[in-house]
Amino acid sequence: MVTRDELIQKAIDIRKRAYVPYSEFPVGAAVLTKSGEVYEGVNIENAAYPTSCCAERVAIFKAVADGHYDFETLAVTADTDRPVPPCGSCRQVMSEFFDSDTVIHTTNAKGQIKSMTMEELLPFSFTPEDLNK
Ligand SMILES: O=c1ccn([C@H]2C[C@H](O)[C@@H](CO)O2)c(=O)[nH]1
Ligand SMILES: [Zn+2]
Repeated sequence: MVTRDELIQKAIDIRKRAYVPYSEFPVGAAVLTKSGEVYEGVNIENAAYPTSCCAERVAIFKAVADGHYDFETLAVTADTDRPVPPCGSCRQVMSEFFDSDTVIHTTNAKGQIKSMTMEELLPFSFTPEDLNK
């Protein structure tokens, strides 16, 4: 199982692959599955701007497409003044797959790390349980 710092380093390393011709704001993410695999993601933008996808969701969607639905933790990094806050869409996608006590590590190029639980990141979120299936 990779350590927190190894996962953060994978997010830092993958960030160079971001496809960001419009924002020029590269983001890297790495998610660790409960079975120990790491999936990395970068933000991928599009000339039709809203079609773009954040690094966190790319990492999670790659893992899900490979059959992983349970996650230990996620790390995300960008060159921001504070540890980069995941956007609302990514928080909602995380809440679908992460337990409320799953810890997410947000970081930046200065080496600052802010770790918080899924519940802290998106309190009172709409979850699959709310569908009463
Ligand atoms: O946590 C974040 C915040 C932003 N972005 C992307 C979306 C867009 O491509 C660019 C600027 O918002 O950064 C991410 O990938 N993750
Ligand atoms: Zn996002």
